[in-house]
Amino acid sequence: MHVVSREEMRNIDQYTITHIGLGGPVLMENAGRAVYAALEPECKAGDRICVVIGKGNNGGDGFVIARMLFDSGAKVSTWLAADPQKISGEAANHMRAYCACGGTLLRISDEPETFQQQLDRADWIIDALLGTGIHGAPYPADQQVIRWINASKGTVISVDLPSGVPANGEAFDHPAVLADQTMTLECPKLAQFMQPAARHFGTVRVLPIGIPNKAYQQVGVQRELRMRSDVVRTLPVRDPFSHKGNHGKGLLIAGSKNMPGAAFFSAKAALRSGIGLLKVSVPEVIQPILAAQLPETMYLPRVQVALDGASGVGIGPGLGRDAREEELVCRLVEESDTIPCVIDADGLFHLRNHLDLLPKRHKPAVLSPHPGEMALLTHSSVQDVERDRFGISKAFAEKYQVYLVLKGKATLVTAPDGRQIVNPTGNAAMAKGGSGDVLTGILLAFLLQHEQMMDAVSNAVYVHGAAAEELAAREHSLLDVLASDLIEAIPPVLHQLYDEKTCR
Ligand SMILES: NC(=O)C1=CN([C@@H]2O[C@H](COP(=O)(O)OP(=O)(O)OC[C@H]3O[C@@H](n4cnc5c(N)ncnc54)[C@H](OP(=O)(O)O)[C@@H]3O)[C@@H](O)[C@H]2O)[C@H](O)CC1
Ligand SMILES: [K+]
Repeated sequence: MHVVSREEMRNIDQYTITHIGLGGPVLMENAGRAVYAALEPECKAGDRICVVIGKGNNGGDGFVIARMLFDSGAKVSTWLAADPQKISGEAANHMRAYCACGGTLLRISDEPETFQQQLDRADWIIDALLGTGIHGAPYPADQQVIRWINASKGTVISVDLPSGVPANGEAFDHPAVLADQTMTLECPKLAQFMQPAARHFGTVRVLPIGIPNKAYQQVGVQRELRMRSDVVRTLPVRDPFSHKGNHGKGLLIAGSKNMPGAAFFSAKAALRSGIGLLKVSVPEVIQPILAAQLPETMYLPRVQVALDGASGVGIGPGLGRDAREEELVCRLVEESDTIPCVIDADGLFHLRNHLDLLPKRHKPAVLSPHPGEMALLTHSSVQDVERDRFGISKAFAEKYQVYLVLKGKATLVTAPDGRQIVNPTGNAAMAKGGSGDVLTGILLAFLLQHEQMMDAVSNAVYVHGAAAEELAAREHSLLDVLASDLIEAIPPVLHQLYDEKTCR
């Protein structure tokens, strides 16, 4: 499923209308019908529904929804936030169709008190005020309508976008609808994955409106939401005649005297994610502790680190920020030139002034920063990173020729050629020390077992998030999940995904 910017959505729309010949009224009819079809099973007989309609095409979708509700005999009141004389194009066609079917239109500016009363009494509020077309803050009259909608008690369903939210997710401080549910048309917009916009969406349903794939290809959309079916399709199939050497010989350089746990989490996650052989390089002082906890790995004293036949390397979790490790990190990034190399946490810290090493590699490195580490790598602030997650990731991945995993609520994977994949799994239980170390281990293991690096990285991020969801769905809350729990949730997640793979 594609993820689009405002401009891309407009171009896709235009291509469909002009070159494919599916006219705007058809798309609007499809949009309104899709929302009605999703809403109808949720509504009980006698529920009061208030449709709030703006001047543009988002309002046009609202007319279709209102018409279908009216036709089905629902208790619908349809409120216009604009002068009907100023409604034009396809929206005007659908306004006329609504009226021709016998529907009544009320103007908010004529009867603001009645509008507020009806909003207050409504079980459902359909927000078709503003969509992808607004520029800047909503006009003052629309801001007032938004405040009234937000003060209402009914369930707010936003059409395409919560009104007032900028589609590209730019930071804003004006009023915007706080939806209970957003029925996004055709495909997710960037705003759904950006702060503060994302907080306005409530739960999201994406409703197809019949735009053909050709339109996306022509516009050249390079962003996708990872679907479960993509993961199931691309997970590696294990050859029944394989041996441990076929599933990757990983080397993990992690852990320090004060952070032995990080090495444990990464190593165990790699083992749980299918790696064939794993060597862990830790300072000698912590080796006995780890060896007692994790007898499945081999150990290499930190002073003797050499690739020595490894087919992939992971660098950084709990490494510490001792200046001596800087040289080690740089050396390994250079020496592992032709094999997968994952760099995280303190590995990123040591690499921050040596990023020029990255584009020289034959095999692109995988960097997995959280926004704070990304800010360090780009000499910016966390706010700068969060303001433009998509743009900053793309610029960085292309410049340094890396796979970049920018962690967050919707972790974003960017390939060296600029393709981007948004991850849909995960929850707030992961906001705890050690979670990132677990991801490093899964990444290393998956890179050694997948054919395509983008699949390996995206699947690792997906499984990591799915493990947290699995725990919260069963015996855990969002508060009590530990990194070690995440590791133990990898097996049920993989079990389920492989089950789906064999069932297909
Ligand atoms: N994606 C699809 O394929 C389809 C989407 N549809 C729906 O159409 C909207 C986008 O429609 P658009 O008309 O471009 O935009 P809006 O409905 O969001 O509103 C545009 C009107 O708003 C006015 N405007 C501009 N800035 C502001 C502002 N700051 N505050 C208030 N109003 C503003 C503007 O008029 P002006 O004359 O004042 O500039 C526009 O009239 C999309 O979201 C979908 O819901 C279609 O159904 C077809 C398929
Ligand atoms: K809307």
